[in-house]
Amino acid sequence: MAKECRQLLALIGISCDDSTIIQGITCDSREVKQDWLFVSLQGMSHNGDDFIDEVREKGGIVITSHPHPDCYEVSDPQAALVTLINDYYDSPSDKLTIIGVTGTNGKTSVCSFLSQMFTEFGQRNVVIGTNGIQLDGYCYATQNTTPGMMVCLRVFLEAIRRGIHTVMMEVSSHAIDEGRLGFIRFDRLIYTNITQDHLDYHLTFTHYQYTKFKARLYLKENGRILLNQDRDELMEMLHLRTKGIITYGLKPSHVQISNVELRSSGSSFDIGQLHFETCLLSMNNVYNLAACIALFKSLGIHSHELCEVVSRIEAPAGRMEVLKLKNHTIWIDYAHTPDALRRLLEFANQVCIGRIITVLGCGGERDQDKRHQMGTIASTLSYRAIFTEDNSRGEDPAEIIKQMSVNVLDNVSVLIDRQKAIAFALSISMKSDIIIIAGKGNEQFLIVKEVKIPYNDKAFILKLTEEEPL
Ligand SMILES: CC(=O)N[C@H]1[C@@H](OP(=O)(O)OP(=O)(O)OC[C@H]2O[C@@H](n3ccc(=O)[nH]c3=O)[C@H](O)[C@@H]2O)O[C@H](CO)[C@@H](O)[C@@H]1O[C@H](C)C(=O)N[C@@H](C)C(=O)N[C@H](CCC(=O)O)C(=O)O
Ligand SMILES: Nc1ncnc2c1ncn2[C@@H]1O[C@H](COP(=O)(O)OP(=O)(O)OP(=O)(O)O)[C@@H](O)[C@H]1O
Repeated sequence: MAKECRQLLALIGISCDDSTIIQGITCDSREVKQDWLFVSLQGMSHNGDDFIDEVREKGGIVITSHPHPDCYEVSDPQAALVTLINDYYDSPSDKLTIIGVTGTNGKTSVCSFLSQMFTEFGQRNVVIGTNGIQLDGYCYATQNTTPGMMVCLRVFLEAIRRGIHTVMMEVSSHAIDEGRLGFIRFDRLIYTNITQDHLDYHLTFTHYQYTKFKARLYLKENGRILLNQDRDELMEMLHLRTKGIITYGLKPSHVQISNVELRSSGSSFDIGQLHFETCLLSMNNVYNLAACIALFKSLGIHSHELCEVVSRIEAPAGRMEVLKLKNHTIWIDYAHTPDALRRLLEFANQVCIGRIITVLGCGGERDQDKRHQMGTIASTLSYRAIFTEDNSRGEDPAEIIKQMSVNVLDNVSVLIDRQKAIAFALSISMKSDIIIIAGKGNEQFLIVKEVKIPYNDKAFILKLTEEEPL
């Protein structure tokens, strides 16, 4: 229904007699067209006010928090934007089942598992996350794990237009902190874990943890939180919110995991009377699957079909991905936090009959405190650790490796060039060994200085060995 400017502005406490029919609403000047409303927001690196002239030249109408000629003024532009979006676009969150997945590790895996499960149950769905936006077989790259509000809005509207009702989205702490969630309201919010990461941004773990907890404020009225009962750091949520929480875990939980068996070729476990078999590896993935099963149960789907559906779930690329070649077993995993790396290597030690050879780097211009921890973990839990580059950005990779090496054993080799490091790992490994290539997962690039050089660990290995996976 056509909406006049004066009707919309009345909703945010501005009275005017402008009867222009508004054609769209945005906080991004690049989207503005004739007769669009532009709400100017202050960001981390840009100020929306810097684009006022551009917006006005395109025929847009500006709302800002500072006095500006020919602009409307509000005290809280972010709140105003949410009100306007919900009115103009008819509360898009209400027309969708939106599942947020947050935590330090496991977001991409859980979203991928849920998406595969919904698809098996015949429900088309959208995934928004680190691997981009996946919608009806198309994948659109995004800059962020949790994109800005306008990108999410356009995705939601497109999903509604196509008759898709389910959205899974990864929720980063940055997005919560910067108010990027805006108008989004979740039906379910899954917390996988909170461990050290992003201290470059949050400075303290407590700030990081409580920022993650703030996502609860974006739940719909009857929304539910699902959390891993075995993670102590998540238990404080039980004090912040007392209703609508569903727990899963080995400890007494609403969705109780038991009889877990972890093998190098897959895992099995029980939940209640149901027995699950999966080709996915490690306890992490048992927890991730339990989160998905808890979610389906919370939506009223309890059936035995869940067992069959779970048995067909595949690992997303680069997340505990097993690459079996004639003479080598390689695990490619996105572990890039101390917790994820420790769990990965402990599991490898549990199931490997040979030696563990680990190739690892740490990202530049990101949480520096992770480096010595990850270096020590890799050295302690591997037969040989090979330290190498990983998205060094503006930093010197040799300096990053030096920081990784402060407390390591004498089983560490350094080969800055990632391809040489992987080639070395292959050259020293035997059939019974597991080579673990950690940190980059399925990334398709290596960031050196400002440049994104096309590169992928798996593609490089297949090219080097001239083999097809078995
Ligand atoms: C420091 C930081 O987090 N920055 C993010 C933030 O940028 P910002 O606040 O500076 O916003 P901005 O894009 O500069 O613009 C401010 C305002 O001006 C408007 N604008 C901007 C440009 C323009 O031409 N016209 C215009 O109107 C914008 O629409 C906005 O309303 O909001 C933008 C989207 O809304 C993000 O793309 C951007 O992410 C940058 C690129 C980034 O690297 N962020 C990282 C730290 C991040 O967010 N990472 C997490 C995941 C981390 C993980 O789990 O590994 C993520 O969710 O990706
Ligand atoms: N439930 C879990 N608990 C702890 N570690 C996990 C869990 N699930 C996955 N991991 C580890 O974390 C790594 C990253 O997994 P995934 O990409 O699913 O997480 P993410 O939260 O999406 O990370 P990012 O936001 O950085 O992309 C995996 O490769 C694995 O090593």
